[in-house]
Amino acid sequence: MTLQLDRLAIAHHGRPLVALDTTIAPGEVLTVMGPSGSGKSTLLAAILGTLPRGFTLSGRILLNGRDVTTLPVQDRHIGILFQDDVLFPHLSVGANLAFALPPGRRDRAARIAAALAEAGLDGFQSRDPATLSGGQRSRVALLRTLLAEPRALLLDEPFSRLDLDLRQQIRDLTFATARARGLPVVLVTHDPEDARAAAGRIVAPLHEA
Ligand SMILES: Nc1ncnc2c1ncn2[C@@H]1O[C@H](COP(=O)(O)OP(=O)(O)OP(=O)(O)O)[C@@H](O)[C@H]1O
Repeated sequence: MTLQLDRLAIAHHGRPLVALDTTIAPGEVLTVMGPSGSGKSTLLAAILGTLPRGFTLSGRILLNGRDVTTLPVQDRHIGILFQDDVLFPHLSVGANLAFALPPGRRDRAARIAAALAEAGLDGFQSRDPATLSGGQRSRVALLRTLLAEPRALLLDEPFSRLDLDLRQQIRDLTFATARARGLPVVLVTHDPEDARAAAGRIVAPLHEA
């Protein structure tokens, strides 16, 4: 999959906030850095299809050549991970993951079991989220996003609450999975170490060519 931002420009009440014209290749991570309020989350919202009122968008967003600019969020099939991704506390890990899968699929249980095993969480289906460590919770959140089979992955500082070791682990797992699946990734971060690990281009939201 490729994600193309074709002369994408976003303004907030007339003030230019985002300007990007770039293509993100399969497995590539584009890192977006910039001061607080500079439009990083706004850029992700635009790609995802959840841009709030008051923002105007011009240009196009294409996934594998298909224009998705005006599609509703549920039809874009783009995955996102946030800093504070929460699991439903009253549901088991397995039930949390089941939310990502289309209903009625007969192989749901098998797919959940395989995904958990692959992430080093073999047999965690019936666990209560409250009993998981921070790293295990992050893995489940990542799995939940990936089980929906997104066509691109957006990361809004998802590693920033984790301590150093864990941060590195989850970050490596996320980038490796994106590479293995050929998913284009847009990473928003304040952390130069995240940017270094992403090993790709770094842009500001307002990137005047
Ligand atoms: N839902 C909203 N309604 C109105 N204004 C908003 C909304 N979301 C963001 N903004 C405004 O848009 C501008 C860009 O915000 P955005 O959250 O994209 O910045 P950011 O670079 O992600 O900041 P941070 O690093 O602090 O998360 C800010 O001026 C912000 O106040």
